[in-house]
Amino acid sequence: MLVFTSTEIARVGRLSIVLTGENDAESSFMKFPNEADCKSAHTILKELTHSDRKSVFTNRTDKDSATQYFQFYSYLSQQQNMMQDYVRTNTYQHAMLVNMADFSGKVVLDVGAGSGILSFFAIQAGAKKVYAVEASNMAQHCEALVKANGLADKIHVIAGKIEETKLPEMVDTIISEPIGYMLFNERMIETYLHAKKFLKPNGKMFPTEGHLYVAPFCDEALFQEQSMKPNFWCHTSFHGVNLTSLRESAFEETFKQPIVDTFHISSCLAAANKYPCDFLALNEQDLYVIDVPLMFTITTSGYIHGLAFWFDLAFKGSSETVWLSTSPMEPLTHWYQVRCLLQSPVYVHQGQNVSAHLTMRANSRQSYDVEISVSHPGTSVKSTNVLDLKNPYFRYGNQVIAPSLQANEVSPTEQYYASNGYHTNMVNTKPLPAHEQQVQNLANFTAVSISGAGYGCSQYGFK
Ligand SMILES: C[S@@+](CC[C@H](N)C(=O)[O-])C[C@H]1O[C@@H](n2cnc3c(N)ncnc32)[C@H](O)[C@@H]1O
Repeated sequence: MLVFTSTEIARVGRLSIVLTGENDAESSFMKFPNEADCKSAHTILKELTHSDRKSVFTNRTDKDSATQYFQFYSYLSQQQNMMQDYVRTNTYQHAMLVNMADFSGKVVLDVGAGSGILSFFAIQAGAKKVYAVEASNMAQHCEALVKANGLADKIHVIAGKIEETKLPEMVDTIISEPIGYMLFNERMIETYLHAKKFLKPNGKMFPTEGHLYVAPFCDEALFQEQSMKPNFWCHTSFHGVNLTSLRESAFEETFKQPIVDTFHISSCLAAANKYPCDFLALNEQDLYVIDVPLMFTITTSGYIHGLAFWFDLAFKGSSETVWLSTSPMEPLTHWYQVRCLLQSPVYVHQGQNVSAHLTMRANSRQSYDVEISVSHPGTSVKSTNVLDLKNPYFRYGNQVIAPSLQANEVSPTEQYYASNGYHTNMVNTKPLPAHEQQVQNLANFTAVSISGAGYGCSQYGFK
């Protein structure tokens, strides 16, 4: 005989189910005349309780954050911003087209399809069918685009969140672009990992891995700029009002902001550490707390003002591995790079080993609280900071290009890449020295932005 727990009964409390039982303890259970009735009631109850239950996404996300997030992605202009990041879009397309074996005749799931651009690429690579799941109102535009391109029989647009969607079949390959600043902002990688419940055994994921890079950097100008900003609150008579009591809070607020811009690799005082994430192996819960112990061997003496971050994505197909890099040595993408300042700089000497730590704690605002620390070598002194990745400072466009490396000088990070046999195959052609390339990229950006079609970052801190 099947029994119901009092929790299940409570969930369907709005139905007037008559409970039998002489006393309170017995009243926790329903009794049925026969097993068939009992089973069908059980099925109905299960469905009711499931429809009442909140999804993984809803449970982990503040309601206002989700509303704002999906509104942001419902604008064609925002989809356009991402589509016009040539490095991003071209690398995704290339990764699929050179790995046709993973698409030809296959069933594909596009997680967070947006405009549907990746679904179109999957069809170009030979996919038999694509389920394009999109939670924002962009799903309507995606459907219209699919129809206008005569692909309604192959691309099935499903409006809804992956966490709340049912698919009629399991899929061979999952594609997605779930990446935010510092790789993890937006917490959409969790959605991507959640989608593995639809993936057949030995199925493919594009991208397959994400590698977060961390390096200590020296940038006196940036540190001074941020330190000076709150000085506005030192006014003792601003229109007759004394603002000084808020100076400390303003200082704290400024230093809580990760800085999104680009910088020259020569400002890094040591080779970067790599934190690899294998999307085939990880579960969404693994990203609730990301804990990364770090160790740097200092290659250039100077002050560490903070930690710099960038990431690479690997598309490990059956035929080729394709890399998408957001390194400061590669052409700029709309993810730029991110730097987190320490509250006080730490002086280090060439050859010293410096330990540091990064802890990213997921929050309900689809972002992370970022804790960093760098230990002062030879003492017990630590410099630390806690930053709010949801509220970054978009500084690109303001930056001063660092002096170039001397002729034949190899930067620490270039040494790291070389010693690890690292190659990016889409963006690794270097016709210009790195510093000139950087200048050129910035020039391109400005030109595109002026035309109104450039990459933008919203005030909300999404893409
Ligand atoms: C970074 S955009 C990528 C859009 C498109 N795939 C592309 O590459 O241009 C991420 C998209 O995923 C959608 N999204 C985010 N979380 C989602 C979820 N839980 N379920 C379904 N779609 C989601 C967003 O609305 C957004 O359109």
